Amino acid sequence: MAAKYTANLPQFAYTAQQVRDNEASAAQLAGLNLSQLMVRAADALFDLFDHELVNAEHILILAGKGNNAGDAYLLAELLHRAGRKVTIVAVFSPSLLAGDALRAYQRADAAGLNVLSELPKQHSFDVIVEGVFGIGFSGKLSGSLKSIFAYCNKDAALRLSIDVPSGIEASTGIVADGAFLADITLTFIALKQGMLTGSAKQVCGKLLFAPLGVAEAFSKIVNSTVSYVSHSAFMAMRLRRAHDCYKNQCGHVLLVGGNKGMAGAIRLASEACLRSGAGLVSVLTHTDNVAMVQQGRYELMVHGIETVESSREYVGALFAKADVLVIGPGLGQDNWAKALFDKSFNFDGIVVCDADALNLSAVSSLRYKQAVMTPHMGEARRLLTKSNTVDMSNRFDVAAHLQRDYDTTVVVKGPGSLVCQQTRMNINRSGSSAMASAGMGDVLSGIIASLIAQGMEKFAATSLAVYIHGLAAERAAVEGEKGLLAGDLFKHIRDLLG
Ligand SMILES: NC(=O)C1=CN([C@@H]2O[C@H](COP(=O)(O)OP(=O)(O)OC[C@H]3O[C@@H](n4cnc5c(N)ncnc54)[C@H](OP(=O)(O)O)[C@@H]3O)[C@@H](O)[C@H]2O)[C@@H](O)CC1
Ligand SMILES: [K+]
Repeated sequence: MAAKYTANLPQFAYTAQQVRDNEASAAQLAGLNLSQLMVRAADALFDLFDHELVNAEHILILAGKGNNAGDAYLLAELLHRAGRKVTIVAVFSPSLLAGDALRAYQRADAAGLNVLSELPKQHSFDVIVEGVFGIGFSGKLSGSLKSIFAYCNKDAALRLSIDVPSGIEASTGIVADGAFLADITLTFIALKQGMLTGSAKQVCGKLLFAPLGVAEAFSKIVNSTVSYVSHSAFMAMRLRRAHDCYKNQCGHVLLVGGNKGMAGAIRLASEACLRSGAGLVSVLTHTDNVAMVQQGRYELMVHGIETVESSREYVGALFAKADVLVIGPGLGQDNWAKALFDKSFNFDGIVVCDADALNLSAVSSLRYKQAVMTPHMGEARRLLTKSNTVDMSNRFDVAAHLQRDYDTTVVVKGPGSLVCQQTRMNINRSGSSAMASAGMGDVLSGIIASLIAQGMEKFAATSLAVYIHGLAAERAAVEGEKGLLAGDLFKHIRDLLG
């Protein structure tokens, strides 16, 4: 029989509030009620044990005080009846339970399960199931919960979270200190946006999805503002190139950067442009770097300038030929850099603003007409110094504020994930390795520019870029390249673009 859960995640994600507000109507539309949903949630969890945790003999279940605990108590009963050894610990008094959760506790009690109020002293567990908090969690964890979770996090047992690992705020992705670190999270009905990004993604471990028979109804009645780029969506979006196409039809990217002693970043970004399909790639760099950037990549058209003042017309002519401008990799912030940065506002097309161009933007009143900004969280913080109300641990908010303040498409980079604001995308197939190495960001800005130059819409360009980047990192990780170098991504880009 088909499993009641899947590793194929849906393409849309929601806030906890959207789930809370609409699950009853979605259930009704699907001919179910909320009590039945809880039974289905427990069934899906049990199914996971039946399929993938067959050998788990002794199972510890932690239960909280809301409906997440209801799922946990129902699962405990199912496992117990199936002959597994279950130890269940109520980390909050069962007297706090109400409604379906209370009824679930009563069923577990009636089935003969002894509900403990603290962790047993002597034990060895194969699996620890955490049903303490789900979408209802916000704020901090108490000291006692932190010590329970710390204990679990050190245990050799496999850790399974119900719906959302306790400590993650499902809408924002903010992770409370001392959170339960899941190996597997089985989430229900709809993806919650916070679980797909930043540190929260790591805390969730392997994310599985159980629709409970209402996911379709839910997605029909609730509009998502966050999409998650799946493999099939990517394949449908990727570029198709005609057999008889010519380099002039495939976009011309100009990259500006590479100050004295900083040739690497601009070289990585420009090579990424070539490898992701731009027909023509020009580089404007410091005179000292021309040979270094050109070496081994003869397709690049590399131009060196000593100062902008002495090369004003030359720079203007390069700008006039390009479809897309990338500014920032290795740019620096000295006078050479500032003059090029100021000049970039004359460019008549989309600007991909990265690295030091972001730092210069943070202290400039100039604004691009059309741009994609690709900050990591440090750069984002500098860009947002005037908006001091932004919670920097909420990556969605950071991206949304940047988009509003700078009127650009924003791709927030960082270990674990990429969030793209304008279309509110959350893209990460790659785990924490995605943006963890030097040079990754340069590759990303090159890919984005290249795809825009080839005529992709902004949405497609950015989603493809971050997807390729993430997938390439994932592949490299699978292939066992522990210290992933940005250059390692190159060999994957061409395959993906086919
Ligand atoms: N509804 C349905 O049909 C279905 C729901 N399902 C399941 O229900 C889950 C949602 O249930 P839920 O809404 O009861 O929230 P849940 O996360 O269990 O706990 C909330 C409790 O935690 C408390 N609390 C919060 N933060 C805290 C903190 N920092 N420190 C201490 N306490 C804190 C909070 O207290 P309060 O904020 O109210 O004071 C409240 O008492 C969902 O994730 C899924 O697993 C499935 O069965 C499918 C069908
Ligand atoms: K949980």
